Amino acid sequence: MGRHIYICDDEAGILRYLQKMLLSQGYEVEVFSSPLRLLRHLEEGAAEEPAGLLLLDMKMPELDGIDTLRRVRELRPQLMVVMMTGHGTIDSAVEAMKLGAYDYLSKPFPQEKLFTLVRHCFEREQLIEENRQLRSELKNQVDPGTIIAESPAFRKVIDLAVRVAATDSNVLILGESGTGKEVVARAVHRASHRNEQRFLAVNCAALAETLLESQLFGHVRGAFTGAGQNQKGILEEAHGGTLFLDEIGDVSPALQAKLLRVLQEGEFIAVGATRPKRVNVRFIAATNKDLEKEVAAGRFREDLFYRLNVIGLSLPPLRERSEDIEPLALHFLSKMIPKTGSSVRRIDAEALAALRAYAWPGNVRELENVIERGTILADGEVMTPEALPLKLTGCARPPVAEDGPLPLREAERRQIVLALRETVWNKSQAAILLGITRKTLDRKIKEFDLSPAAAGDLS
Ligand SMILES: Nc1ncnc2c1ncn2[C@@H]1O[C@H](COP(=O)(O)OP(=O)(O)OP(=O)(O)O)[C@@H](O)[C@H]1O
Repeated sequence: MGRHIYICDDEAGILRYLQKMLLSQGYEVEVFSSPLRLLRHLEEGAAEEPAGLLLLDMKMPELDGIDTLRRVRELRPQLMVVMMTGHGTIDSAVEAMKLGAYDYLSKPFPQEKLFTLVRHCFEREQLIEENRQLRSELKNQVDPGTIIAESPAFRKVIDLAVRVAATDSNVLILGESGTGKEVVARAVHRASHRNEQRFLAVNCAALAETLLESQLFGHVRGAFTGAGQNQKGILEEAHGGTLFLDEIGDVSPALQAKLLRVLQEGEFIAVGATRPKRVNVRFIAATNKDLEKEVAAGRFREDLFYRLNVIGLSLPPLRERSEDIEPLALHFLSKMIPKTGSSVRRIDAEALAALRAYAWPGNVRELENVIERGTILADGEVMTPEALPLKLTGCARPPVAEDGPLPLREAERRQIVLALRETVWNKSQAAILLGITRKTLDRKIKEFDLSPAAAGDLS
């Protein structure tokens, strides 16, 4: 923080005195006996000079303190100004304050008063600066509700989610692990009339059956060992809002029956209680299981399935919406920067190509983890393929199944053909898959006499 003080006064004695006082306190001091020289200095000075503080005399023969102040405010609006009024006219002090002076000192002033005022000025400047930094940090933070949906496939899902939000019907979200089911559930809640109320989420697979029941429905005192007092369940907490039941496919048959009652009647019974309670909750359930198959196999109640599946949303896996990969990666990068304090600012073209070429079995969550790891491992401002896991940059695809070992040269030829076929002859991407440079790949293509027409030929 700048501790720079300009003093402008036509009386040489005062200038010397103030300079000595303030230097003794560790401030950097510059003195001007003429306001015109001060203005010239400010005019010529670089804008990046420390803002600091100006102690400005009110009465000077060359230019009046008020006129000097006006010019100073134009030249350096961030410079704090304290007026020194020798002749005690309160009117001009008030006028100076209106023009933006921070305070004034009536001459003669005791040394302590000067020190206190100067200290306050710098403390205030520091607070303003801290505030400014906080605001800009907040601005840079990514809104946690941001949903990236560039691909037509995912956009369709989001459009539908927003449209169904208004209906208040229960929603069932299907999709592989990490595809964004909770993100979509939150989007439905935000777009619904319940958005002023709570959105609560329960992972039904994370808890043992009895614990899940008591978490959902609550319990009364003495319901089981350790139940020292009545405890409200999540269902009651979510009253008026939305309850997201993640991994619904893992709920036991007994609990399925109890959930069905809530969905049908809006009623539930806390563990150990006798009288039912009523709630008004919208349910959004999600699973990565094939729930229809679970119904057919008798593991999931058909009536509960239909109650939940009033509206079904099916989230495509990330490998089927490659247009989302790059924007998601950049989104996660900007989210990670404040979190990890990383200096990475961009992802280079080669690393982006590797991200696009990968199959993402763990979907968006895996991509998020890869970017977080990358921001920690990357050196400098650019994330290169070296900061990505080997499975992305090495030969990621499984080798062709064979009965016995192949001669090495033939195995090499086949892997190259496989990579070229998989990437539809995008040589840069194929080189990434193979973990070799583009130049080496060109050489190998010549060597093996490969051409797009033969790319499908693995024999
Ligand atoms: N379209 C998206 N835009 C921005 N972030 C996303 C998007 N999809 C997923 N994410 C982020 O990816 C991570 C995984 O998403 P989410 O938890 O919603 O997946 P899920 O399908 O519910 O996973 P699981 O099946 O394991 O419960 C979260 O951190 C989420 O914020």
